[in-house]
Parts: sequence; structure tokens; C-alpha cells
Amino acid sequence: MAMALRAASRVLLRAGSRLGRREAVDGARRFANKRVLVETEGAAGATRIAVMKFRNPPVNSLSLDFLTEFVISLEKLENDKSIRGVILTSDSLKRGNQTKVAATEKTEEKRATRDHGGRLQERPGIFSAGLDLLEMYGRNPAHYAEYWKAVQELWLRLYLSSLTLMSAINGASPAGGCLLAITCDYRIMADNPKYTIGLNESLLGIVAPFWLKDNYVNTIGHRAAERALQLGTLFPPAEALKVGVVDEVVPEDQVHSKTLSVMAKWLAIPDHSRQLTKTMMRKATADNLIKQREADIQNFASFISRDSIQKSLHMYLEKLKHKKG
Ligand SMILES: CCCCCCCCCCCC/C=C/CC(=O)SCCNC(=O)CCNC(=O)[C@H](O)C(C)(C)COP(=O)(O)OP(=O)(O)OC[C@H]1O[C@@H](n2cnc3c(N)ncnc32)[C@H](O)[C@@H]1OP(=O)(O)O
Repeated sequence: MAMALRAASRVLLRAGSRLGRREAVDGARRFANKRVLVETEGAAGATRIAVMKFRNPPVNSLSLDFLTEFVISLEKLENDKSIRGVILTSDSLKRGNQTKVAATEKTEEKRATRDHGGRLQERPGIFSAGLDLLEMYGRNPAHYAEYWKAVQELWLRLYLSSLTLMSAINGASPAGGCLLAITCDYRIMADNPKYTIGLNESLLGIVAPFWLKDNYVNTIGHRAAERALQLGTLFPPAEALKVGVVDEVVPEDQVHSKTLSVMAKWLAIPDHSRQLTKTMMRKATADNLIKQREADIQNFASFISRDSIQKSLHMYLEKLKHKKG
């Protein structure tokens, strides 16, 4: 397993440097590639935590490039012995063909956008819109296989990470967005009813993979997962808290500070005992995928290539495109 992960990571690292994606390195305190910004907090020499900010406009979808850059960044953090905790969150996004409100405007208007008539529109934030639908639609089986391998890799890396992982969910988090969150050890969500979280695959005419289903069952229990998966339920914050998809809901402007304070409590636990406990709880679920990774890739590639599935994805994409009109 460790060897397989190391080999896959070497491939990703080579791909990353070939593409020259690293844009800026500022000592050990901040590094970035195009789609993931990593900032570290804490004094040099002391335990530090890192904040991984997604910035893949328009909706932080998990494109192949994003997945590659994400795994490279996570690997760098895993290899940095001073880092013990990582927070996953979304950087602010500019969306669609709307223009960003000028920075000089009132603070409460900064996160809004203007429509074509120049009216201010409050747009919900986005943690991540999940897997990139354009990676799963209209491509060839070899592409689907490559994409799915990268999705598996991301999930395995996060689910088995020895770091303490927390998600600060500052926006909508459907499907693959929820995947990112539920691999974490703790989830804090902004109290904004416009934000929803859950595995909505069934609404798209597709099916969550068994390992994501297992992760969901481990998080919210079998009966709740069975119902939520069939209905494709996207929970607003209060319901997400009730069912256990998230651990805490806090006012939007407190998500970051609250996550930092919860992280401090987790980091007070000795690493070796916490890590062994985490492995004990998660290994069987991860092993289930590891022992059949190749078969899972083939299943995905043939499932997603089906005419009926491509048709469902086409209809869903059209629905997204026309919902504004
Ligand atoms: C029986 C045998 C079984 C064998 C099983 C084998 C295994 C099979 C496994 C298959 C599993 C596949 C798993 C998939 C998991 C996923 O993650 S699927 C993706 C699910 N995501 C969504 O449903 C989210 C869709 N998006 C939204 O709901 C909204 O966009 C939003 C709430 C995130 C944001 O809304 P808003 O701010 O209003 O922006 P929009 O105008 O909607 O979007 C802007 C722009 O982005 C495009 N877009 C949105 N989401 C995605 C996405 N996920 N991927 C790619 N692109 C996306 C959207 O179309 C708009 O594009 P245009 O500006 O119109 O061009």
C-alpha cells in the first residue's frame, strides 16, 4: 500500500514539475500552485498548521489538474515534520460572466457580484462543486480511467492521512465536495442556509462508489446513509449537523477561528496514539478499495461510458447551464 502510494505520488510529482505549475514559494510559510494555495500558521520551529485553500474557479470542481495539484500539496505537508494539522477550505471565487464588485465598495458587498443589469446579487459561496462533470462527460474510456485513478488517490490520501485534517466548509459542498469534507477528522460548517452538503449522485443519474458510500456510512450511520444516498439529499447546515455530516455549525465569520481553536485541542493529543487510533478506525474501509483499485477503475470507466449515463450527465449539465435563464 505504502509503496503503491509512493509510486503514484512520484508520477504526480513528475507531472506537476513537467507542467511547471508551481507559481510561488515564500519560505516555508506559503506555497501555491495554480489551483491550491497553502498557508502555514504558527512560529518557525514550533508545531504549525496549514490551511489548504481551493481556488479552482468557477466552482472549485475537482478537475484532473486540481486533483494532481491537491495531492502534490498534501504530500509536501505530509513530508514537513513541523506540520501536524491541515485545514481544508475554499478561497473566495469569482463566478460566471458576472463582474466582481469593486473592492472600494462596502465590505458586505464585496462577496456579491453584479448581474448584467448592474444589480447586486448575493451569490452563495462554494466549498467545492464536487467531481468535474466535464471530466466524466464526452471523453474516452482511457480518460475516464485516468480521472478515476486520480479521484481514488485523493480519497485514499485524505482518508488515511496521518495529519489531523479539518474542513472549514464555507460554501456549497455537494458530492465530491462532501467527499473532501467527510474524509476529514472534523468538519465545521458556516451557518448559511444557502449552503448545502451531501452526496447527491442519485439526482444526476449516477451512483456513489462503494468506498465513498462506506465513508458516508462510517460518518452518519447505515440507515441515515441509506436514505440520504437514495434521495441524493443535500442538507442545509442545521440538518447536516443533526444527521452528523458535520460536527459543528458556526456563524460564517467564525468558521476559520473556530476551526483553529478545535485544531488546537486535537493537537494536544499525542500524535502517535491519535494516528494509531485513526488507522485502527479507517484501515478496513480503505483496504476495501486498495485491494480492488483496478477493478473499481474499470467499473467506473464502463459505467460512465454507458449511453444512458452520458445522457443523464448531459441533461444535468444543461440544467445547470439554463438554471439562470
Ligand atoms: C450499477 C453498477 C454501479 C457501478 C458503479 C461504478 C462507479 C460509478 C461511480 C460514478 C460516481 C461519480 C461520482 C460523482 C461525484 C460528483 O462529485 S458528481 C458532481 C456533483 N456536483 C454537483 O451536482 C454540483 C453541481 N453544481 C451546482 O449545484 C452549482 O453549480 C453550485 C451550487 C456548486 C454553484 O452554483 P452557482 O454559484 O449558481 O454556479 P453555477 O452557475 O451553477 O455554475 C457555474 C458554472 O460551473 C459549472 N459547474 C457547476 N458544477 C460543476 C461541476 N461539478 N463540474 C463541472 N462544472 C460545473 C456550471 O455548469 C456553470 O457553467 P457555465 O458558467 O454555465 O458554463
